[in-house]
Amino acid sequence: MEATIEVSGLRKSFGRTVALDGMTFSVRPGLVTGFVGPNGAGKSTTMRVILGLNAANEGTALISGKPYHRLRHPLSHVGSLLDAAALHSSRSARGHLLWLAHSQGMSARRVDEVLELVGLTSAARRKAGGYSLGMRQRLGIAAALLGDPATVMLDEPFNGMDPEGIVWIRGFLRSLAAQGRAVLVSSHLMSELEDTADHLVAVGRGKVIADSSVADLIGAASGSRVAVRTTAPQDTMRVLAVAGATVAAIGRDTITVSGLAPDRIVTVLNEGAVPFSEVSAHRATLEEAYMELTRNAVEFRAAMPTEVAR
Ligand SMILES: Nc1ncnc2c1ncn2[C@@H]1O[C@H](COP(=O)(O)OP(=O)(O)OP(=O)(O)O)[C@@H](O)[C@H]1O
Repeated sequence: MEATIEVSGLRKSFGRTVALDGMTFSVRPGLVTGFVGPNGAGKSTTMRVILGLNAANEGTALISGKPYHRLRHPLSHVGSLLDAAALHSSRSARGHLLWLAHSQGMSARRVDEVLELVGLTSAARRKAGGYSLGMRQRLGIAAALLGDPATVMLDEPFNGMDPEGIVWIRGFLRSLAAQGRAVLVSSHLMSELEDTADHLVAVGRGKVIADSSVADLIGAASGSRVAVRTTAPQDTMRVLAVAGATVAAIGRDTITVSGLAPDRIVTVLNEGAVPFSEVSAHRATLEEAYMELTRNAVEFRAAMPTEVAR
């Protein structure tokens, strides 16, 4: 059976708070799909509904074509990390995983395999209560992988990770997708998903506002802009603007230019005796692409965290 998640028309309210308002998207195998949006947009609630932890008022959520409660061996279909803090702090990491594994009829050998996969072997016998948040995230990911699931769903796994952990998790997510798994990862920081996500589902106020490949998003946000690196940004902007270009400073020494071809830019800078070290096609960051995407979505921008007791 193919690894997929299909969410269709989900609606969910908590009292008067509308958490999901027609959430619809799908997650395909072999790709890392970033699930992004501001606090309170409905990412965690969607994941909880997919896992059958919250009942939707309307709509369907299917994993490999079935609702969670109809999967025969759920952990071999879907592994999830929703809350890295949810563990017995007095148990060792290995003890925690053994307890989970035994309750699902899985072997101690699998526990040691997943500990190795997430780089926790040497810390496996320490009490999980003494783990840093980054180590807890790794332990949560190990637990998610116990059943060797076709679909992996992680809620903000970058939280609390140090730079080395972030680099590790990026590579790890990519390798899970390369093995053909469907990977859904929520985040509210685009920078975390840079060079990791293939596809982006952006949500605001309980519904999808964009569902697109990252390559298309970055392509659209990059446009036909050219990046110029220079030690003289003011002079560069002045001479290019006089030549008819639209210019914007995007860093201390980088300017983006539209309206002039790269060879013309070089000519203009040379004629103006303005120093530059690079003229190249501008590639927008995922953050820029996201801002571009959400610029017109007034409703999305207005989405703010709602203070409601969980
Ligand atoms: N158990 C609950 N009881 C009441 N309201 C809830 C509950 N769970 C979620 N909500 C509300 O539903 C909305 C969506 O919350 P959700 O946690 O799904 O958003 P999120 O996108 O995951 O946010 P974050 O990025 O902060 O984790 C919010 O307004 C939230 O306060």
